[in-house]
Amino acid sequence: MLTMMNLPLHTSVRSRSWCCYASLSVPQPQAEPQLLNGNGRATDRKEIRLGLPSKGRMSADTLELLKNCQLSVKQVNPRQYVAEIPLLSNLEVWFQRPKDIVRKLLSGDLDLGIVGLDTVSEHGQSNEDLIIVHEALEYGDCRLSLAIPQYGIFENVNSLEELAKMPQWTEEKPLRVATGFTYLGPKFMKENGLKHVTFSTADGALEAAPAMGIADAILDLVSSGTTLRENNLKEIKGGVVLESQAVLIASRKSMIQRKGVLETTHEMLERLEAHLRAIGQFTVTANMRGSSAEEVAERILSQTSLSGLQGPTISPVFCKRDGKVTADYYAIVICVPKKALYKSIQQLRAIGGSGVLISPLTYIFDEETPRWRQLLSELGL
Ligand SMILES: Nc1ncnc2c1ncn2[C@@H]1O[C@H](COP(=O)(O)OP(=O)(O)OP(=O)(O)O)[C@@H](O)[C@H]1O
Ligand SMILES: O=P(O)(O)OC[C@H]1O[C@H](OP(=O)(O)OP(=O)(O)O)[C@H](O)[C@@H]1O
Ligand SMILES: [Mg+2]
Repeated sequence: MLTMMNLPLHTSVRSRSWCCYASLSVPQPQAEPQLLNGNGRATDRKEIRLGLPSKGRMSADTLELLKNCQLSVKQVNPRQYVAEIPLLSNLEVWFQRPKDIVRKLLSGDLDLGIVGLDTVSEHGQSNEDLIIVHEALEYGDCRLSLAIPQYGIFENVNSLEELAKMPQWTEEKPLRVATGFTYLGPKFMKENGLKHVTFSTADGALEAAPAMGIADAILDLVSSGTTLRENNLKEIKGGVVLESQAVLIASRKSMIQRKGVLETTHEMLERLEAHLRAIGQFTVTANMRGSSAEEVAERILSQTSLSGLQGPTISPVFCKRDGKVTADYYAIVICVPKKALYKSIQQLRAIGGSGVLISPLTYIFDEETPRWRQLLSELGL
């Protein structure tokens, strides 16, 4: 059952416009409608539930990331909204729209989720129960940005400050903003002192609103900026509300109260961090003649691109010569970032390296995941 939020503002269903005439200040951001799931109580379940984006640009990248962490999702049929991660036995995967993942984390119907930070901010509304476990999964990059026409009265307006100072915006004729972010929008305008603002919303293609005469500006997600340019719109200095990328989020209540959620969160966090740290890193192994491991190490560390993560691993290569086992060669292993790869090969050869083998890294596990300690302290554990 959906209980509509009790809007303290005039709402006309016909135009789906949400008009507020803010005389003294932009109206208080409205709480997300209290959606009641089923009978309004989180079901008494044993399984741990992970919400993943069901379609669109976030879905494929999310599944790819999990696969690279050996957490492949086994989905029988793309239209089936429940799946599993064989490696995590007690976990169910539920495919949902990003905004519904946030809503179901708040209602207790999901324990963990992967969505964009913009969705967490807009639909989570700083709710204490939502914890960002990993804030930078390195995909889904975009920014929530205010944009105005490049032409007309806005031609020489290039900053939020200049927009705010325009004499056109009055109580009778406020600045009209079209956005899908009806919580973050008013909050941003209020925080930046824009008083005479009214918001309208639509489900998409917001960039058409100014040209249609429906709005003066839009507040929407921007990645490449193509859609803005193609619709003669421009971003303005100080107009970025937030930078967004995919994040791993969890319900505080679930991690504290539901058996196994904290452990599962820990394993996912370990894998995600170690994988993300390994992206773009290669292990380089080579053979080198030398009189001792220290002498070989001296030669390697004299090169700029051969220091590795901590330093080279050097192991003696034993062979039998004239009936005696000796170590004339040394095998070296170093970790090299992609951008320094070719240079490192050249430098290895220059100091006598041969048989240089390169392999991409899957994980780099540090002593401990830096975010894990932070999560435990956030949970008061
Ligand atoms: N250029 C972009 N436009 C929209 N979303 C983007 C963009 N780049 C990255 N994203 C991320 O993708 C998410 C939206 O994903 P997607 O469009 O698949 O979901 P959705 O449920 O269809 O969202 P919506 O219905 O609001 O469009 C955004 O919340 C954001 O985190
Ligand atoms: O900066 P760009 O790379 O051009 O991307 C930005 C556009 O992408 C999203 O729209 P989407 O494609 O989701 O369509 P919609 O607006 O109909 O939701 C967003 O709402 C912008 O319109
Ligand atoms: Mg759009």
